[in-house]
Amino acid sequence: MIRCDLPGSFARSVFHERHPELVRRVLAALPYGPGERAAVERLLAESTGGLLEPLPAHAHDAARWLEWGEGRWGRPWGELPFLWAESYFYRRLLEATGYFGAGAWQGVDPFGPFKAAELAGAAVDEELAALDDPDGSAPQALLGSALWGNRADLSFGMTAAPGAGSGAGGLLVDQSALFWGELARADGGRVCVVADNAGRELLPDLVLIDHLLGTGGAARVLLYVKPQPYFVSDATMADVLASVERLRAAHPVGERLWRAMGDGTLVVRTHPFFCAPLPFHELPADLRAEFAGAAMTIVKGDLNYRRLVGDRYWPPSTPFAEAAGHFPSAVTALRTLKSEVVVGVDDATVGRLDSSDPAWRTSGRHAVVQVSVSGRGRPRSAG
Ligand SMILES: O=P(O)(O)OC[C@H]1O[C@](O)(CO)[C@@H](O)[C@@H]1O
Repeated sequence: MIRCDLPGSFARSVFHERHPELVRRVLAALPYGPGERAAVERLLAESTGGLLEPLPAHAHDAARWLEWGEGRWGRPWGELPFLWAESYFYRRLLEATGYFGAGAWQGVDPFGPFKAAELAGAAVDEELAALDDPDGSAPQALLGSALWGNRADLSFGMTAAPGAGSGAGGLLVDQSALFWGELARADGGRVCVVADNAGRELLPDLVLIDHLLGTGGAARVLLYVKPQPYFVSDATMADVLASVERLRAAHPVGERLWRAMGDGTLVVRTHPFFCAPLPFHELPADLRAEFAGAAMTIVKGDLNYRRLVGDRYWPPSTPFAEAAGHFPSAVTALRTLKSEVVVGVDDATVGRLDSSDPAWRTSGRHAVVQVSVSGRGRPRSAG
C-alpha cells in the first residue's frame, strides 16, 4: 500500500510540494474572504504535519466519511494511505472554501478559473482544428488523443518538472487492437467511460465517444463524471456542458453530442463513489450492476488507474488482467503515468527505463493502453 510519509517518495512530494502550490493558486484565483482563507491555510498545515480531523458534524457526508476513516481519526496524515489522504484533502478543501456551505460560496468550483482558462486557451483551438484532418480523425488517432489528453491534468501542472508531460516518451503497452476487437465483437453494445480531467482531456474523450456512437462501435455511451470538484481538474457535469458548448462552437461533432444527450444515446452520470477514497474493488452494488452490463468500460487517467488496480507498489510485471480482472466488465485503461503504480510492464522494459529515465513512472511522458477481458459477460449480480 502506498503511504504518504516515505521520505523522498512521490506521495510525500504531492503533500509537501504540490499542495502548498495548489493552495497558493486557489487563494490567488478567487477573492475568498478571511474565513475561507484561514480555513484553507489550516487544512494545509494539518495535512502536512498535523493529525487527521473529521468533517464538521453538519456536513452532508460527515457520517459517510467517519465510517471511511474509522481507526484513522486523530492519527498523523503521513501514516495514511496515499489514495485515501488525497481524496480526503480535496473533500476538506471544498469544506474550507464553503462549497457545500449555506453561504455565497456554495457551489463555486475552487478550480473553476483554471478550468475555464484552459478551455479558452489556444492549445484547445489547435486541437479542435485537427479534427478536420482525415489523419487526425482516424479511429486510432482518436484513441491516441483521448489517451495523451490525460497528460493535460492541472494538478500535475502544479509542480511538474519543466518539460514533464510534453513530448511522448512512449507507449509502454499498446493493447489497442484488443480494444477495437472487443468492440467489434460486442457489435454495438453499451460502452461506459469513466472520465478523468475536464478540458483538454475531456474534449478528445467526447470526440472518441462521438466516433463510437457514429460508427456503431457503441449503441449507447454512459459517461461517468465526478459529483463535485476533485483533484483540481476532474470533470463534473458543469465541465461536460462547457466542453460540449466549446465543441459546438467549433465543429459539427458538438452538435452531434448535444443531440446524443437529447436522445439518450449519450448519458452523463455521476455517483458519490467517484469521489470516495476507495478502490474499484469496492464498487457499490448499483454501479457494479451498471458496469456489468457494458460491452466495454474505458477507465481514463492516473487516479482511476490507481483505483482500478489498487494503489500499491505492485511488481510491475504483474499481469494487468490479474490486477484489473475483478472489474465487472471488460475494461480498458487509457493512462499516462503520473504516479508510482504500474502493472503489466515487463521486467526488461522496467530495467531499461529505471536506468535511462528514473522519473518514468511519474513524469507523464509514458502511457499505457491496457485491456482486461476477464469481466466480459459477467452476470449482473456478480460480486
Ligand atoms: O488526472 P489524473 O491522470 O488522474 O492524475 C492525477 C494524479 O495526480 C496526482 O494526484 C498527484 O497529485 C496523482 O497522484 C494522481 O494520480
